[in-house]
Amino acid sequence: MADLGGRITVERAGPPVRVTGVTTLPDRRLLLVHAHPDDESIGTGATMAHYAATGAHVTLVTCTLGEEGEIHVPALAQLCAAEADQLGGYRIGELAAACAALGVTDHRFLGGAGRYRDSGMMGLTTNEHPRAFWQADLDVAAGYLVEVIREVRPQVLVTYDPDGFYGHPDHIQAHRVAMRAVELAAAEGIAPAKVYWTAMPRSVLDAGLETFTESSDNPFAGIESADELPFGTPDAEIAARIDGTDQHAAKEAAMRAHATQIPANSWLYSIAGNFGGEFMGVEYYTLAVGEKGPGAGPYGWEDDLFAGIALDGTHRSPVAAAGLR
Ligand SMILES: CC(=O)N[C@H]1[C@@H](O[C@@H]2[C@H](O)[C@H](O)[C@@H](O)[C@H](O)[C@H]2O)O[C@H](CO)[C@@H](O)[C@@H]1O
Ligand SMILES: [Zn+2]
Repeated sequence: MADLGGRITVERAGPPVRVTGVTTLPDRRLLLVHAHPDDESIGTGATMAHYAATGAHVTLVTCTLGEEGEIHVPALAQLCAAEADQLGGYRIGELAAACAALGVTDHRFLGGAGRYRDSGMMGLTTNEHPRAFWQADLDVAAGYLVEVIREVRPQVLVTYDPDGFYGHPDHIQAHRVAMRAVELAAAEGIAPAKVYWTAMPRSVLDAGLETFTESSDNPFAGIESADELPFGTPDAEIAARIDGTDQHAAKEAAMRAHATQIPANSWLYSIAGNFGGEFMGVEYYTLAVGEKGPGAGPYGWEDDLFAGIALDGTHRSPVAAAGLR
């Protein structure tokens, strides 16, 4: 690496990237890997807003543009994949608005915007699209993520469990790509110290089901037990409970930015209205890699994803010339 008066040329595998400077990143750096625009807000919005608001550097990598999504805004219905096929581009704007609501300024698409296409729900023919994320070469896709890890040097990475939380192919692939990238980064000695998977404790699901049975728009109608849901983790296997209740309004604003995906009258908002911060503002994780830090309660749940990590100070990160990321 040559420092030519602030302009640095970084040589590494592949074409050299012209770096125009160096930026200094805070001592806490969190990287989240999500499949579609909307997952970041629905699953980890309060966590992202909490860490952004408390001075950590939050980097979001989204693997697809969400081209195959539904459209809950009638005026935009013709953007769908079967007609104008412009939903992916439109969701870039929704995602930018959601990141602004969360206070997150570092967002990238894996391999660049449009590199990988939304695969659609499991078993659909869209899974076979040549650019479908479900068809991605694991090492190529993981290589894009390692580039972000090299630049940002996150101590904590968040993604989904092996089932992608609820079985969507892009979520399963995001898990596989993220975990492969952690392996490749470890070979370079730059792997995150801790890797968490998003989770929902069984006790929270049980409490939610009980509440829903009394509400008119029960989204879980006919479901008697949390065991019937395609997600849920025994409380004893949860490692962290992140309380971002002070950020629940930011999370709701970010979700509302994804208007094509989350209807304005969604049950998510009605339960938030009933429960406020506790529902919208608390998010849970299992720990897949690394040592659990100090915690509390019957299962020793951490209240900080950086718990137990010896922070190594700020990180001087090469800034790629515009458009080279
Ligand atoms: C939260 C999430 O992962 N959303 C994905 C998901 O959306 C589902 C899909 O539209 C399905 O047809 C609906 O019945 C379901 O309610 C939605 O959650 O899959 C989409 C297509 O891959 C994706 O664009 C969306 O972000
Ligand atoms: Zn998703």
